[in-house]
Amino acid sequence: MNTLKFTKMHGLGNDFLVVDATKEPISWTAANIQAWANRHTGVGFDQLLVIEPSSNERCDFKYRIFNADGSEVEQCGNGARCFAKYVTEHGLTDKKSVMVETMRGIIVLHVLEDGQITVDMGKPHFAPEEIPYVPSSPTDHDAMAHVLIVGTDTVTISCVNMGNPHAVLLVDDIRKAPVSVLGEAIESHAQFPQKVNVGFAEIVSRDEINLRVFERGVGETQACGTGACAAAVAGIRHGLLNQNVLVNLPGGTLTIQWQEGESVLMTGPAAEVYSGVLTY
Ligand SMILES: N[C@@H](CCC[C@H](N)C(=O)O)C(=O)O
Repeated sequence: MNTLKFTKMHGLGNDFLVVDATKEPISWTAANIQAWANRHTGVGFDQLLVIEPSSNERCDFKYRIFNADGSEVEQCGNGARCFAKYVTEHGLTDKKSVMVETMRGIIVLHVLEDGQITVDMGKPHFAPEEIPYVPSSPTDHDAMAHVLIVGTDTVTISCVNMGNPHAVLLVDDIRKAPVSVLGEAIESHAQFPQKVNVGFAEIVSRDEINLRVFERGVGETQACGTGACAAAVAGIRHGLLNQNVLVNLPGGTLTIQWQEGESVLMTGPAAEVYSGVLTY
């Protein structure tokens, strides 16, 4: 019988099982993750976050992320803020700015005086092969307006890679957006060979959007940090938003800052809920 010490955390309701594997490696299977993530028979969470030592001398830690379905993924923005809170409050570092290795490059986490955390999420990428996205035709080359046939519907999507893949749809009213049906159909669409996170964004003003995200490997979540970055970047590229954007998600609000050619900065809270031990 194995035991696993964990801490339950969340960023605006996007919830996590955080595991410290800095002292000794921990092993599990995808089936273990699915069982722990189950909201009726397990702890319940959207992602498992694992803190490991980094072999990159520039980095303080390595950050690994697993979706509730057991798949390992490249990036998680809300998780990055929880990661920063965990390593600074559990004595793993005394730094207030932490460099972290992820599957897709390095991100930098800054713990602010008021307890909020700003994450330098790196630069967004747009080329189809960087998403990855398979264009519908030779003329389907505008990253902000890819044309995708989904069943009997044709939808226009903006594709942004924030370390992980995102498709963003602009909608008039997120309350009426078909997030679960269309989100699921686009998530597993054959033109996204590694699947995709799907955001439904409503422009409120040049400084504010409302957003719901159907996350790859999870379903709709209360908040998605990389989804907020992708939607803000798409809105800015469309010329609809200024460089500082409030992103209202079902679980709360994030601030996203971006200008063309630069890294995306995401600021928001992180919360610890409780700690426990799992046996498996
Ligand atoms: N909740 C996240 C994103 C987690 C990973 C995502 N589901 C994927 O598969 O890429 C966030 O806050 O960014």
